[in-house]
Amino acid sequence: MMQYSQSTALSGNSLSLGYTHQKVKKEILSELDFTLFSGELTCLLGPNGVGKSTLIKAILGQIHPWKGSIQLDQRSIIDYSVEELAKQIAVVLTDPVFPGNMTVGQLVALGRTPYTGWSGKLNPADRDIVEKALSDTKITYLREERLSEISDGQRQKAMIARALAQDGQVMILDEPTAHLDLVNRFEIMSLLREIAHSQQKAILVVTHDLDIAIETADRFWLLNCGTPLISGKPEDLILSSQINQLLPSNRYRFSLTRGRMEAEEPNINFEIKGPQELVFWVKKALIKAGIQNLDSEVSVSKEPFLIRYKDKEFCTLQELVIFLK
Ligand SMILES: Nc1ncnc2c1ncn2[C@@H]1O[C@H](COP(=O)(O)OP(=O)(O)OP(=O)(O)O)[C@@H](O)[C@H]1O
Repeated sequence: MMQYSQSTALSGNSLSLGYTHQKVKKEILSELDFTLFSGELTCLLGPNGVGKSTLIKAILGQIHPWKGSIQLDQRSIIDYSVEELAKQIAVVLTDPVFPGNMTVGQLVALGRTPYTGWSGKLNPADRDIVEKALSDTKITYLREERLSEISDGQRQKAMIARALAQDGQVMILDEPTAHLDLVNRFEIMSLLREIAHSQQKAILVVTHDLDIAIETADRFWLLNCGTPLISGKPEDLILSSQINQLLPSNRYRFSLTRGRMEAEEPNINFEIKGPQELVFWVKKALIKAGIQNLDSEVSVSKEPFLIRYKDKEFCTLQELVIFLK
């Protein structure tokens, strides 16, 4: 089989991580192997409490592995000083705390702190990098705006611009789309992929947003309790059914045709006739209403939208469901 090579930004080998409280050790992740590639947007997905933030803390050098190591440029993360690491890895956390009266420009300039020290004095090269970060995230127009006076989506772009100004090869974001609407979630993730591709950065995003991640990520890392980390192209993981690792219960499954998680269908004893896309929604509404048995066929037509059951006609599914219940 043909082998393709990609440039490794960061890797973990036989990594075990955990916490110790009052001499009691609690292992969270064990024997993890992974590679984060440059030029890719990687999404880390897994159920609540599986250890995603714990893994991020280890990558940021905030907790030390119990076993194994994380390598950045062939050097263990724990051998880097805080300043050295800040030049290599930029991080955007879920709920960043910055004063609301700080302007977007000032926030992005903070990304240069690892180079300027806390004096924050920017030289012309630093200023160019800040400008480029603003322009790459398409928020130059917000430079003078205060953080308290912009939207959540704009603030998240400003946080990404700050991370970009840090100019490291790796960017890590913990749920960057958590508070955003659908359009902004899509926009932020698309922006991150664009940056990964155009600047050859390795970008790792922790997210629970499977739909958007499928649309935008180059690679998934799937983390589940007690199993090795699964890494691969989202489409490969979907086609091989490994994506179902995200669903510990067999009440849900990933629909290959619709590209999303769905509740496992109960046994139904009715037939619906009509255009496929309409039949899909009629069936969904009936199942959700707990209707599994009907003694006659339902037919549905479009233009005008009409549902027929026995000798009755209904203009909405609401009317049909009320009649059947
Ligand atoms: N500082 C800590 N001390 C002890 N245990 C901790 C600590 N931080 C996290 N844990 C435990 O480690 C486990 C994994 O937590 P972690 O926050 O890494 O999960 P997660 O996958 O990021 O979850 P979520 O999706 O809910 O953010 C949990 O059982 C949690 O209680």
